Amino acid sequence: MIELAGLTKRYGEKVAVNRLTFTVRPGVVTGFLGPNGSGKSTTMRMILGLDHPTAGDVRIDGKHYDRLKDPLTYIGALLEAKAWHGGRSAYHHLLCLAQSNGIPRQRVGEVLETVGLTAVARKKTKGFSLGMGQRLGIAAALLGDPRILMFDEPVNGLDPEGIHWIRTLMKTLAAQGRTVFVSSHLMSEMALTADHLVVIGQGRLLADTSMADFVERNAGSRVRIRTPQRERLLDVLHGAGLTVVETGSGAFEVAGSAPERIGELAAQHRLVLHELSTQQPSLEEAFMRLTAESVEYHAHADAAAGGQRWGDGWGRG
Ligand SMILES: Nc1ncnc2c1ncn2[C@@H]1O[C@H](COP(=O)(O)OP(=O)(O)OP(=O)(O)O)[C@@H](O)[C@H]1O
Repeated sequence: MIELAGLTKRYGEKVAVNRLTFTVRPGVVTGFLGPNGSGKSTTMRMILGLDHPTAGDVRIDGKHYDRLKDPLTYIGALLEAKAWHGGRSAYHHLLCLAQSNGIPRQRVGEVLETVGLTAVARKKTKGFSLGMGQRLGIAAALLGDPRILMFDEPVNGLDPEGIHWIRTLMKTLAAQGRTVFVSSHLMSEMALTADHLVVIGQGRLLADTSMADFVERNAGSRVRIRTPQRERLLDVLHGAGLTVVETGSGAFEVAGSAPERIGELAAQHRLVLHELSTQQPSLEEAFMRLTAESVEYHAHADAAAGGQRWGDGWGRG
């Protein structure tokens, strides 16, 4: 379990993380979302004791990171790709980490097998592809067999096979009862991987809820309709006080009404329907709606302060 209480980080005037309070629980994959610069990496660095909070507190299974004996056996993390010595082999890189963390040598072979790097274990890592590098970073995170795992943008730059592999791994780790905390900008991928979401904007907590609840609350489902009697059905729907949105290709959508009600209204007026389907909103839509406000505020505040706007500074030496 990871517990944050009022966690705050300032860099001069800039408040990168602003009184964050939430708990990352075991047994599920928790996604960590936020627009660029919202404070995700800073938060993760504070969890690992790499940055010191200006205020507040963060605990790993009840303890501060720097109080953990052999921390890799409590929490494993992937923060940045290729953060290792390129002249070493994958095997030696992991062996050094194991030896300095009181981890038995046999774990090196085990984690290399888990991440599929056994065949290249003795090769120098500087020749590794991005995907192999991510696998090695994940092997290091798994080395101490920790109960808590944290991954910052683990699928960045990976091919579909690599992305699928990481997704499966995270779900497996959570199913084993571990705590899995992962950030990503790839909404479609996050929608497939995470059960729970923590969303931040400008360093502040915007949501801490299940994936299903987050999407429903922030986007809401809609009903898609196609009919050859378009004008008459529009009159009926407007007459019933429903808001209709055109979606192109002759279809339209209604929010805030069950398909049953629309079907019954059409039947009462003897109107033909060619389609009546519930549209599940995407995580991306929900995320964009929730964070748009904080991004807009940011843009306005910058403009008001005479700060940098889109395109400023382009072409200057
Ligand atoms: N060492 C630092 N010194 C000054 N400002 C910093 C420092 N590290 C981060 N910041 C600022 O703090 C804010 C949060 O940055 P952070 O990297 O944590 O965001 P993020 O959510 O991880 O962004 P991204 O999605 O782009 O990776 C940003 O405005 C960033 O410029």
